[in-house]
Amino acid sequence: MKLGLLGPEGTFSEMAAKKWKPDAGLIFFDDMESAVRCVDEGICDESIVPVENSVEGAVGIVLDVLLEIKSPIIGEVILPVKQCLMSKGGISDIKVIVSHPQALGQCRRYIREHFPNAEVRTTGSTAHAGKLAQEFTEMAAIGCSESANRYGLKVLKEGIQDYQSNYTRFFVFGKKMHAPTGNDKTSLAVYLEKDMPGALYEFLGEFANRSINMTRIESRPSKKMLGEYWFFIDVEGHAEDLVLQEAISALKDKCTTLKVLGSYPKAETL
Ligand SMILES: O=C(O)C(=O)C[C@]1(C(=O)O)C=C[C@@H](O)C=C1
Repeated sequence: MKLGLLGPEGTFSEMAAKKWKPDAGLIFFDDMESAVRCVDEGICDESIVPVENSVEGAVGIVLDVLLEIKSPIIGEVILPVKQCLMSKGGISDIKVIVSHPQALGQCRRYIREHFPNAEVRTTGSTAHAGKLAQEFTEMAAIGCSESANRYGLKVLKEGIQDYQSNYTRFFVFGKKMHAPTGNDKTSLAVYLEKDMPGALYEFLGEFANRSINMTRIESRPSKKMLGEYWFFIDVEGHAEDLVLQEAISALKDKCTTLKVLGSYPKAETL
């Protein structure tokens, strides 16, 4: 079983992959987009990518590429994220701090308060930052402690994220829809072209009227014009459940495009 993810070794995505399938053969990609597309492209059987963080919010690139792929979401993994400051040198040597933008965003206040004069640079992943920091004593990386071990860095400080409760949710993509389990979620992408009063209200009413619990709503620009959006909606239930089937067919009349992104078992609650 080949499982695609963001690399190199030592990313939080790797921790999530091990939680999902400890024995899978991991295929590391340099960027998130390739990791999202790898199942569609026949390179991997499954892939796992971060989709939202409890502090920094959505991973925009994943939402955008989701609209273009055929592989359904077959699972979700929720990972507690503890950010570490790591370097070859000591705290007083640090002149440059590197990490993935999501990780830097999770530690914004810590960096400003403790390293107001440091140069902050982004990398493709937290592990990429760790790999880079191997080369320079004055560079510190932010990422997970596993990547410090992997790249021979010292963990100078653990748990530097601004909010101690920091979780990242990952989507798993696979080749075919997951069968209903009785404890599922369904993710939908909806494009409401008509900019008219109450359009979204009416739309969401189809869930409310059927007592379908919505667990998340997110918007992304349509990229066609300012003020037009795709909505990403997660609800409880499986797309094969009768009540959700009814809601989806009612919704199709109310929007321009509706894509069922997948139904999958809910992750364990934390
Ligand atoms: O760079 C990594 O380690 C990743 O797996 C990516 C990622 C993300 O983009 O959200 C995953 C979890 C953390 O929130 C920070 C970074």
